[in-house]
Amino acid sequence: MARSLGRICKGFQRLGSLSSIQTQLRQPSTSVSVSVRGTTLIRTMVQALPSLFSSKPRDFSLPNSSWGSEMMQLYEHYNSQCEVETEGGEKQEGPWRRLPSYNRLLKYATGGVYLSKIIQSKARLFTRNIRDPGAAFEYVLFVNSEEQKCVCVFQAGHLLEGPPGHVHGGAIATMIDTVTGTHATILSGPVMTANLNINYRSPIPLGSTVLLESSLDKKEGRKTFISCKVTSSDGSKLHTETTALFLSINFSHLLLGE
Ligand SMILES: CCCCC/C=C\C/C=C\C/C=C\C/C=C\CCCC(=O)SCCNC(=O)CCNC(=O)[C@H](O)C(C)(C)COP(=O)(O)OP(=O)(O)OC[C@H]1O[C@@H](n2cnc3c(N)ncnc32)[C@H](O)[C@@H]1OP(=O)(O)O
Repeated sequence: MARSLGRICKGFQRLGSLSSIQTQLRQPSTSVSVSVRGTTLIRTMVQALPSLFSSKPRDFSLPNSSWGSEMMQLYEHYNSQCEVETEGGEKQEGPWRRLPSYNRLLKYATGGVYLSKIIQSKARLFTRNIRDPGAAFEYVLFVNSEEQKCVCVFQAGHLLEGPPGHVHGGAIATMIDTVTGTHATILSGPVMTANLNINYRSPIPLGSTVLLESSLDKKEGRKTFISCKVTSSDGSKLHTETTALFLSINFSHLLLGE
């Protein structure tokens, strides 16, 4: 058992290295035009993301009937920049990529189906475990590899109440951790949150749509420093400001406690 877990862990570690992801998962039709090496790796990894997953899991980052007009407008705004048309009418990649989102990364990653059966088969991603559409966390992330930025459009449902009529601070922290954690993973491979420093500036009305924008501050060895701000959907009101520190980890530490 321990040996087979170890083998699976090694596979995940290989999966976690950017160069390995680039080699294993690049799709034959992928063309990468960016010349900076680091940017190329990140771009290729994001392009390859959908192929990390098996055929038909539900992708929660796609619109559903609960999404309001603000959520849809912002989704369309970024989604339309994922593919752009040249003057000659040809389609090519744009600056943004939509990240697919599943209720268990482990289960749908290559080889992970075995692991997900051994380790807590009922486990689900915290933000994707409420079935009622619109009741809790509705969100979609987009990544801009050249600018090393992520944005998340987030519609906060009625089950996330904290102060009456407003979103719970823990739910806001959850979304910030999700966005900055995903961003750090894209930039640095497997990481864990070591520090989240959150300043709550103004409350978020329940049911509203807000924008989370995350950017890389710096990388130092195993440390990835990210900043994130949460604003109203038109950017006019600042709700939350955050700095976050992520530390790179070996995936096996998480699974075997080695
Ligand atoms: C597999 C990849 C596939 C690719 C996927 C692609 C796309 C990504 C898609 C999805 C991503 C998935 C999910 C994203 C969603 C959510 C993200 C949630 C993330 C979390 O929700 S995660 C849970 C909460 N998180 C914890 O549960 C951590 C508990 N904790 C620990 O597990 C350890 O604590 C650890 C590992 C953090 C460090 O432990 P360690 O032993 O490795 O390192 P150590 O302590 O030696 O520190 C080394 C240097 O960091 C400095 N340092 C350490 N901690 C610091 C702190 N707090 N503040 C300031 N500096 C700090 C030291 O001072 C030293 O600095 P120096 O080297 O300069 O002396």
